Amino acid sequence: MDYSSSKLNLSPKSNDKEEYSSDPKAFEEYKPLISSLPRRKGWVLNQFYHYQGFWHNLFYLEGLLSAQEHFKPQPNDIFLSSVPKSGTTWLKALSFAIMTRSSFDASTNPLLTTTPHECVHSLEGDLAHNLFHRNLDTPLIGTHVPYTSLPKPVIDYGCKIIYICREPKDAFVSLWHFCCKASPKGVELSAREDLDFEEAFQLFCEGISVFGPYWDHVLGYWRASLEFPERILFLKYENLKNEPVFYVKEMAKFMGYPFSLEEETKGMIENIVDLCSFKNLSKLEVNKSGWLHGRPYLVEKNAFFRKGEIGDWKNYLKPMMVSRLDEITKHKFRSSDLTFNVSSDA
Ligand SMILES: Nc1ncnc2c1ncn2[C@@H]1O[C@H](COP(=O)(O)OS(=O)(=O)O)[C@@H](OP(=O)(O)O)[C@H]1O
Repeated sequence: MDYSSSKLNLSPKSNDKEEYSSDPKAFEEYKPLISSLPRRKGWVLNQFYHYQGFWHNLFYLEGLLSAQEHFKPQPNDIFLSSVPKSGTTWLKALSFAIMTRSSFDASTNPLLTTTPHECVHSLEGDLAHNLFHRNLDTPLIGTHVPYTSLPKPVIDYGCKIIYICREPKDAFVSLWHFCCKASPKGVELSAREDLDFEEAFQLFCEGISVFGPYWDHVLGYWRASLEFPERILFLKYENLKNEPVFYVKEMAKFMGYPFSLEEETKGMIENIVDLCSFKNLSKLEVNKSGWLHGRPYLVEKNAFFRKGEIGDWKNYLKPMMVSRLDEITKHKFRSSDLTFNVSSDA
C-alpha cells in the first residue's frame, strides 16, 4: 500500500493564487452560493465565509459543498473529527496504527515514512479536491466539518465518528503559531503580512476562526455524542495525553478493532502509544522536513508538531486574555455538562 499523497495530484503549483482550488471548474457551480454568503477577514487566507453557522476559507468551503452533494461514505468508514489544532494529527496517527496493526510491525508501519495527514486524508480537503478518489484499504477519513454540516449519508449510514477537542486557550495559542507558519500560495512567508496576536485573539473570541466558532463546533459534537454514544466517541486532548493507554484501548474497542488479551500482554497498546507519541513522530524525517501538499496555503510538515503540551497558553496569554477566554468558555458551555479545566492554574 502506498499512503503517500503523490497519487492524489495535490502538489501546490508555483502560480497558485491565494485562494485557489485544485480544479476551479470543479467548483464553478458553487460560485453563486458562495458569493451570496457573509464574509469576513480571515487569518491566513483573505476571506472567511459564513456557511451553516460556521466560518470557512474558500478551499475548504468548496470541498464541503462538494462533499455535501457528492460524497458517499462506506458504512464502515470511521470519521476522525476535530476543530483545527485540537489533536487531529495525533488522532489520525493513533487510529491508523490501531487499524493497521496486524499488517505492519514496528519497522514497517507507514507512519514511519508518511505523515499522519497523508495516511488519513481529509474529507473537505484531499478527498473533495480529488473527486473523492480514496484508498479503501483503511476506512478512516479526517474532517474539520462541524457536526451539523456533515454530508447527510455520513449520519444516515450510521458511520462512526471519533471527535477530539482541546482546552480552548491551548487551541488558540496552537492555531496562532500554526497560522504564523502558513503562507498563502505564491507569497513568501517572509513577505507575508504579520499575523498580529491581539487581533487573532479578538477574532477567535468573536468566533471568527477557521471552522469556528470554536465552542459551537465542540458543542455540536458533544451533544451528538450524548445522543448517539454508540456512534460518536468524544475525546479530550488532555485526557489522551494523561492516560494514553486507557484511551487507546477505548478507541480500539469503539472502532471495532479491540485488542486481544494476547496483544495486551505483549504490550501492543504501549507500542502504539509510543509510535504515535509527539516525541517519536516529531523526530521522524518525514514529519521534520518538506511541505505538506494539498492545502490552500503553504506549510511545512514540521508545523504540525510544535510542542504537544498541555498549558502552553501560560507562556502567551495576558491575564486579561485568560479571563476573557475562560468566561466565554463558561458561558458557551453553561447549559451542557461539558467542562475543561478552565482555571488559570490548569
Ligand atoms: N503525537 C502528538 N501528541 C501530542 N500532540 C501532538 C502530536 N502531534 C501533534 N501534536 C500537537 O497538536 C497540535 C496540532 O493540532 P492538530 O493536529 O489538530 O492540527 S491540524 O488541525 O491537523 O492542523 C500542535 O499543538 P501545539 O504544540 O500546542 O501547537 C501539535 O504540536
